[in-house]
Amino acid sequence: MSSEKKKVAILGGGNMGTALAKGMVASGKYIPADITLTRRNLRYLESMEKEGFQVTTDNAEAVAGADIIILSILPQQLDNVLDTIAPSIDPARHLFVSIVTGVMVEDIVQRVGQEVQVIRAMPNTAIAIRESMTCIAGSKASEENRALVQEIFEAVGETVEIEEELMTSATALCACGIAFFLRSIRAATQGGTEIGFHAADALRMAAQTAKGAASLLLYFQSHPENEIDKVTSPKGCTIAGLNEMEHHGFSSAMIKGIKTSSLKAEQLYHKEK
Ligand SMILES: NC(=O)C1=CN([C@@H]2O[C@H](COP(=O)(O)OP(=O)(O)OC[C@H]3O[C@@H](n4cnc5c(N)ncnc54)[C@H](O)[C@@H]3O)[C@@H](O)[C@H]2O)C=CC1
Ligand SMILES: O=C(O)[C@@H]1CCC=N1
Repeated sequence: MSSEKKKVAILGGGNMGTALAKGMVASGKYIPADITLTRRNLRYLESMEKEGFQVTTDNAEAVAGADIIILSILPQQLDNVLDTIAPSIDPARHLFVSIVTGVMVEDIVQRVGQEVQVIRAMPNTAIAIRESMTCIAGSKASEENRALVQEIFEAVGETVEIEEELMTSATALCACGIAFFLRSIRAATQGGTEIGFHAADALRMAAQTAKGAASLLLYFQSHPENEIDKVTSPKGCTIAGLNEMEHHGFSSAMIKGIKTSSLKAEQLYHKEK
């Protein structure tokens, strides 16, 4: 059965849970009535309810009424939620998808039962506009279930299957990465304002330029340096600016930041215990 025909419960209707639900419906493949969102305070899900999504505070009830359960709570909230829903789990029916950072498939099955199928997915906030880069890992799950999960995340962006051991690296590069690229756009905006543009204009100009740069790589499937070579005229202003940035550690700062995020992602659940 295709994932479109399945009932979905998203446990944790926060930033990612609500963005995923909206992105799924925006794809035209899913309807709000088939998606249940849970949250401890339903006041924050009122607008989702108005859009036709099912909402409840009762995680066990949401699980009982669903085929696919998407775990979208914070790592420190996971154990409590798993313990609450454990009695309602039917391993023959339920497929679990966890987007919880730093939590292994093995951590979940140890808590709810080895026979439960669990697949990890690491999307980013661009699921809201169906432009996520979602990394998926779950080699122990059946081919059918892996296809179901791929179908969901392909409705909200691009997907790639990776080994689970690379999941924290994927978190740093692709999920945290949204913030890293946004900060670099903000920095460009600040530079643009200093050299003469109103902040709002500078932001629009910088954001469209960043979008163009990323699109060049995806469209031509080329390497950044190939595209950079086309911008840097001999003795020109681009290479002067670029080298100045590198003298101040531009690439090094990004690399070190990504490594630090990856290490932190690994500790988010296990260090809490
Ligand atoms: N924000 C991001 O860019 C990304 C986050 N993630 C992961 O996704 C998960 C969710 O992240 P966010 O949505 O950003 O966090 P969030 O804090 O916005 O959402 C978590 C939601 O779970 C709710 N919640 C807490 N306990 C609950 C319970 N017992 N029952 C039902 N709901 C409960 C909270 O009220 C909150 O609304 C985290 O594990 C995070 O590491 C993964 C990829 C990207
Ligand atoms: O900052 C965090 O911990 C979460 C996980 C990936 C993006 N945001």
